[in-house]
Amino acid sequence: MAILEFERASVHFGGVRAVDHVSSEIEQGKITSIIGPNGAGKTTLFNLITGAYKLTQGDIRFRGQSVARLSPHMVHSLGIARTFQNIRLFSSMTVLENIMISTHSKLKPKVLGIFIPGTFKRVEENMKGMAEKVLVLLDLLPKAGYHASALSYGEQRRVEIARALVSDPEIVLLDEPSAGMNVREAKELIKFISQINKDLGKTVVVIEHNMRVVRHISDKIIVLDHGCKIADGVSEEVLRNPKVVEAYLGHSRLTTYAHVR
Ligand SMILES: Nc1ncnc2c1ncn2[C@@H]1O[C@H](COP(=O)(O)OP(=O)(O)OP(=O)(O)O)[C@@H](O)[C@H]1O
Repeated sequence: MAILEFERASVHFGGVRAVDHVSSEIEQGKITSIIGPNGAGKTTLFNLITGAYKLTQGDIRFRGQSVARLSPHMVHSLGIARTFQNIRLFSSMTVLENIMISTHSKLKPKVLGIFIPGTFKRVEENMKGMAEKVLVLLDLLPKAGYHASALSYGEQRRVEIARALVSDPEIVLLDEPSAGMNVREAKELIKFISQINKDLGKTVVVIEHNMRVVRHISDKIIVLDHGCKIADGVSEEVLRNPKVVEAYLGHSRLTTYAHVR
């Protein structure tokens, strides 16, 4: 079942068609990778899903409801969380504090909740339970009290993922989670993403340049080039698609992409 649908989703910045009539679906409970050369429109698509950018045309629906006019805060409260390409941790705060900061909005008691005894405490307990679960799953529990600045790059990326997960979203959007990781860290990432999907039951959408990661994790791949969708479908079939190979070979990061073949 499709949990997220794009219908001719488009956003133009002046003459730049950053995302251009993209139609596709994200299946609930699956891992979908969004790939494409630099500037293809991948992060812009995440920005459209999460309300950071507004569509010029088309629609994006979550569980059948348009999210096109919602603020990032509202999209997040519906159950869509994300990480960013650039690490955005508070370096002088601990891992646990960095993770719990994203629960702040959920901890604000809702208007009626104020009148129900124990509501606030119950929500807080659930959040703490979820924080512990994700710290264990992402192998961060021993580092919970460390300052973010004391962690390796790979660990910092995992803290970002943990922060996205702690609000217990239905969908988690990961923007280049393997960027800057060494081979060992990228291998571990494959395991962590699979666990997020299987053990926590999350629908995962990943923007990724590392084809080893893409091959291992993806149930489906969507390929963008110059803002347009040029292919989507199951992993190997998409990576063998001549249009996809051509799109990568036409770009300068050839060495990174050569193994797409
Ligand atoms: N706010 C904006 N204003 C103007 N142009 C933008 C804006 N956001 C994105 N773009 C342009 O849209 C295009 C797609 O950018 P985007 O960051 O989505 O690409 P990408 O596929 O994520 O690339 P990369 O793999 O390098 O991160 C680029 O030409 C970019 O310069």
